[in-house]
Amino acid sequence: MTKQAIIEARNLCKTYSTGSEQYHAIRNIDLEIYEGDFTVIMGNSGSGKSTLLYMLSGLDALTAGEVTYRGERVDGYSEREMASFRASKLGYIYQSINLVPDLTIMENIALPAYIAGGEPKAVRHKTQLLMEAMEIEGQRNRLPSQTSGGQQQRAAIARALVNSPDILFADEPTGSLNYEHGMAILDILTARNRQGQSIVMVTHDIKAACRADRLIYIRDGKVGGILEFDKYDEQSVQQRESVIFAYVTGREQQ
Ligand SMILES: Nc1ncnc2c1ncn2[C@@H]1O[C@H](COP(=O)(O)OP(=O)(O)OP(=O)(O)O)[C@@H](O)[C@H]1O
Repeated sequence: MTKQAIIEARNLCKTYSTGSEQYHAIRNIDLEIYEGDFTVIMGNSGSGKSTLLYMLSGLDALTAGEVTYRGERVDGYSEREMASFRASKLGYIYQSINLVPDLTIMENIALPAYIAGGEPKAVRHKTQLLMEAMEIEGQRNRLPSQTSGGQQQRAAIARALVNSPDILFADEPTGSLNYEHGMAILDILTARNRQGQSIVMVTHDIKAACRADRLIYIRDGKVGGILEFDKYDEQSVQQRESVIFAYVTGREQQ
């Protein structure tokens, strides 16, 4: 079956200017993100992973290049158009969980749906289903500070899913969690992906990268290589881990 590209990036460039110095963080990247894929972006610290994710997801302006979303150019959107595009089509999970401290877990999850103009009854229903799916129903009336890191990250995933995004972007979503909570989050993301959710995740962790169907390796602001896996190939985690490890090590030595 031919995969459909949701996002196409052409000649992406990002240059940061600090005083008189310029730093070319992303250099002429061309790539596609495919519908239904669990895409992972890997690379060394400072290679440009987060910058690329932010450019693909409309959170950061391009210095040059084009981004099309289902064939429509979005890089020229005004701030207002971009905000509405992001709210209706994209979901975000960050390393720092960023829940609103004064709102309960339930209110945090529902917030983007209300901002998008959701009807209260429908929002309550969607929020309820997501809390059940993320197994945080019991935490609904607690403030984030009264819950564990893993529960907070599950609430953040529920919040990212509340508007049924076409693509879920995740920047090191397990970075602030212990091993057990991190694996639980990856299991949730994998399960969602199996149900059809497209995911783009930045990670430096090979265990997390094992969840990828498609691994985009970034080196010095360029695509250093792409590795593809069959989602339904029951290759053991250790096997996949050693394939990725060998690939990444090989790319760094080239
Ligand atoms: N606002 C900024 N101003 C100047 N330079 C920046 C800025 N943001 C990022 N950079 C630089 O751009 C490069 C890419 O940064 P980026 O955060 O995308 O890397 P990364 O691969 O995600 O790194 P890490 O794995 O350490 O999070 C780095 O060298 C970084 O120092």
